[in-house]
Amino acid sequence: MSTATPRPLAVSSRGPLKGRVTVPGDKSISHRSLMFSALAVGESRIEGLLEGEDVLATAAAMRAMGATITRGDDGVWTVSGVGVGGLLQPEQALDMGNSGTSTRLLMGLVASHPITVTFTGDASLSSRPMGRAIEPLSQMGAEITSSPGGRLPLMLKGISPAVPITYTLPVASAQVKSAVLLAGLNTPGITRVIEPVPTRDHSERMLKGFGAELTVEDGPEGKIISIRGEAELKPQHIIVPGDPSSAGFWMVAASIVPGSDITIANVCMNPTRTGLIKALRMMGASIEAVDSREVGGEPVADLRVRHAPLKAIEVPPELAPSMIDEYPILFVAASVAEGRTVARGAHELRVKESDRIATMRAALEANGVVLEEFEDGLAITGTGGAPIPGGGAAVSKLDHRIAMSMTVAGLAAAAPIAIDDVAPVQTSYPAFFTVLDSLTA
Ligand SMILES: O=C(O)C1=C[C@@H](OP(=O)(O)O)[C@@H](O)[C@H](O)C1
Ligand SMILES: C=C(OP(=O)(O)O)C(=O)O
Repeated sequence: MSTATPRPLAVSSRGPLKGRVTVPGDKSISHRSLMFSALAVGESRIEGLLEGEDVLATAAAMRAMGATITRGDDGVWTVSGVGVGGLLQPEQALDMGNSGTSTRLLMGLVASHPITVTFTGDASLSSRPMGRAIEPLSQMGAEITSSPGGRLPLMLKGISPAVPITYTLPVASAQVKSAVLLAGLNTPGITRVIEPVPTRDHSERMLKGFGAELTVEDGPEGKIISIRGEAELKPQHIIVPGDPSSAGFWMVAASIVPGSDITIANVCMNPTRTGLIKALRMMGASIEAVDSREVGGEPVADLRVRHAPLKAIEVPPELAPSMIDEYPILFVAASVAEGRTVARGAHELRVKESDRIATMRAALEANGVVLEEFEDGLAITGTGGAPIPGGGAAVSKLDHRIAMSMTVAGLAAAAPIAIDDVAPVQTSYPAFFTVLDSLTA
């Protein structure tokens, strides 16, 4: 898993992007599809599942805990669930690879089952903070022994029955919210999460779809999400919409490479995920949503994106949760905009697969981009439409979004950008380079 041999790549400009692309299934929804199906009683079918390493890590973990998960030749996945409360003790440690979402959500599931699980991960994941999930799950009764600083490897001894809690999220994190709600699935009574700042709501939408008793109300401190355990989940037929985070690379590539005109089909337009589109439109990008529709309980559209001159903006900090994974590619857009773009209030970027503020700063700076680093973001002075100089190195630090963002930067650079390792794209977008070739053919 994701300890692949490094794959260096030098990326040069290739001319305009043209044509139509369908992005792979949304990663957040794919993880949840497998987890919730594995907890339903009966057989679920999943179409459009993202077959990237992160999601495959979730599939392997759910199998190790008793679910039967198979992929048909038609690409449709079938999952026979064990029922809420039915997770089995895995025989070995669960290797979560590079995936924070798998780790934190599964910690939640295990917390209210009477099993003990060791979680491990790659070097990137092993440096990420798990304390944010450890804290509420310990309050619910789980016993957790982590490596120093609340890191992996970590051993979690679940408890049944667990204790229902009301937990106010100290950090805007859909993963922590979901971990508590998932622990609540097998906890008798009402488990509540109070969310002062809204984050992606796929867990809430999907758990309701699976038949859980889950309510969302507005309270004085923010959204109050309540789930009643012990829940019974009914198998579903899920159609996973396209991943807006993966679509973001093509949105920016087409916006910054002159002459580009592409359509990105089937993009999830859930308002908790569309921050990048809002920010790019503020910058003057030409992004037109066509054929807006609903697929599997999520709004979806095709996006036509044409090259347009971009202007610097102050990125509204309140957009951060709805574009948290898109800052690296937004920084690339800012590098060719006219003026100084300031993106702050994004401190969470420091604890992703890499420190995405420092990693992008180093990679862009090495390629001639003028920028300033803050504790919670970057200010970037763009070229005003001219190519960025390029000719430098970019270190991807086991971070798929850095590898893809710097590839897009290379498309708008005067001299090639030498990326040390693009193998991490396998975690979320295995077909990324094939699609790039087709759009620039
Ligand atoms: O819940 C999810 O599926 C995710 C939540 C976000 O993480 P945080 O909850 O840590 O912000 C995001 O960065 C990650 O890619 C996926
Ligand atoms: C942060 C990300 O994922 P995760 O937290 O699941 O590793 C991401 O995909 O950008």
